[in-house]
Amino acid sequence: MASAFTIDRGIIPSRINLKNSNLKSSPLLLHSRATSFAPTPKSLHTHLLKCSLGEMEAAAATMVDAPLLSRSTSGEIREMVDIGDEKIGVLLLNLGGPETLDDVQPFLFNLFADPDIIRLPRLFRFLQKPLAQFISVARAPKSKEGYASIGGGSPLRRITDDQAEELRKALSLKDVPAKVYVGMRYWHPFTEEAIDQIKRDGITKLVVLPLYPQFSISTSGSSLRLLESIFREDEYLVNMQHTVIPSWYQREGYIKAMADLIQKELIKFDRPEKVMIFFSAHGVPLAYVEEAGDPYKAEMEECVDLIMEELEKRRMNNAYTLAYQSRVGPVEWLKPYTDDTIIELGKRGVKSLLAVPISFVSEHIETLEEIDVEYKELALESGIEKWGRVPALGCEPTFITDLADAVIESLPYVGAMAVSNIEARQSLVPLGSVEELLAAYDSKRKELPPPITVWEWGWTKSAETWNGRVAMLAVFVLLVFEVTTGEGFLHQWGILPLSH
Ligand SMILES: C=CC1=C(C)c2cc3[nH]c(cc4nc(cc5[nH]c(cc1n2)c(C)c5CCC(=O)O)C(CCC(=O)O)=C4C)c(C)c3C=C
Ligand SMILES: [Fe+2]
Repeated sequence: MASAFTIDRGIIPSRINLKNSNLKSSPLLLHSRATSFAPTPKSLHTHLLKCSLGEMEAAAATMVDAPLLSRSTSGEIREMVDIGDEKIGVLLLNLGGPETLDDVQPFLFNLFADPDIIRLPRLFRFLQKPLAQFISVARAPKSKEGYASIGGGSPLRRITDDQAEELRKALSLKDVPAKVYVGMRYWHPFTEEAIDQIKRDGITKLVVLPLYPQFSISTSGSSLRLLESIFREDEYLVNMQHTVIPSWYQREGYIKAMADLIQKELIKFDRPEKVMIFFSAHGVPLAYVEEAGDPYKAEMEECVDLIMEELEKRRMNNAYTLAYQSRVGPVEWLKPYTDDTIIELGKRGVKSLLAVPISFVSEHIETLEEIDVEYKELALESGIEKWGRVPALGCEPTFITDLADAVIESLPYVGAMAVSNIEARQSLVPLGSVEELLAAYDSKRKELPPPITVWEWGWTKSAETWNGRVAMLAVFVLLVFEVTTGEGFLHQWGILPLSH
């Protein structure tokens, strides 16, 4: 039977299902120019094109500038990359973090001013920045405490810079000279700064690689949305060839690197086979998944399955579970929550627990403070006796090598805006690249209920006007209620201190 796997037009097909595919070591990458066989997606995961390996090869042969594909003796697909005189750049996208305690409030402002983090109903969009200012000022003292406890700032910039340098070296060892740039979403070096440098360096082919293994609207999606707006307004970037690797949690190298780290920590326990492996992922509000179509939860679950399959191949058949941490705000987030699950496991008599941070590849405040301090304490209080934690991947050589492979495999699919194509000219960025990825979501995307709920009722213009006024009044009344009673959503968010 032909191996069937899913591929989305124009986007490097991160969702090739490894379980059903014999392409585990080298997922075939397709670029936007393969328009001859692919329909325009209405949503990233509901309108996926299914095709067999043979069909993909045939389709690739019809592509403009089709990558040269060949079957090696081992049956793997390999892409032959001819770099020629091209100047290759790799743009690593990441969140960014405050480097000093003074950076915390402005960093939080940038985060909460992002409509992919707090999406207000259209009527209230003008409140985005004032709200971000209010929440960031109010939350800063609590956040500062956290950052103070991990040394006075986030280690993200240093770690991401190291990863960029190691990736550059790994690419160079594989005969792919490339410059690697870091573009952060909420703090320095901002994505705009990286793009300026890319232009100064005269990069002609750019691979965009978000450093989040799994895709979420709130992380990679937000960074890509920003990138799209930068591309749209810039003559140079419009003409620069680029491609995006939207997620890569299913890559064999990444899965093996994670399994290696888990194995290394497991054998530190007296009885490794008795240890519960506890995957703790960063949460997102439930509405992102259920209403906006965020693939984050599905990708996370598949990622955990693949890691466990790899461990089972190594004869480690431990019990495992997945929970979501770092909830912010009063709305429901993905469940089960990490804290509830730890308590539950304690009640069920679990004695040894190995925590595995799974949604991020660097150490950061939520591993160093939330997991190492808060969750460890909770676990010990809940009756768990032995606690371990798997470090984040950082610059693990197998991981970096795999990222380098992902970049190299993507190169044949880097494409420029098709200048003869009216649709492409209108959209100003290459079809099937950053823009297409976002369009895939936006076509389906409803108003996303934000982590902060702001009220909106009614359908008519006048009703909306009145609703707006009533909502303003309601916000005012709620604020008075919060300040006088010490209860409410601002307290739940940790924005105002709890009264007890
Ligand atoms: C995959 C990882 C992440 C997802 C998904 C995510 C969603 C998300 N985050 C917030 C709010 C905050 N996040 C904060 C810090 C932070 N977030 C991530 C990763 C994801 N966030 C990381 C790695 C970090 C730490 C960066 C560092 O400096 O080390 C913060 C600030 C810290 C704090 O005050 O707690 C906030 C706030 C929301 C609302 C959200 C989804 C909508
Ligand atoms: Fe976050």
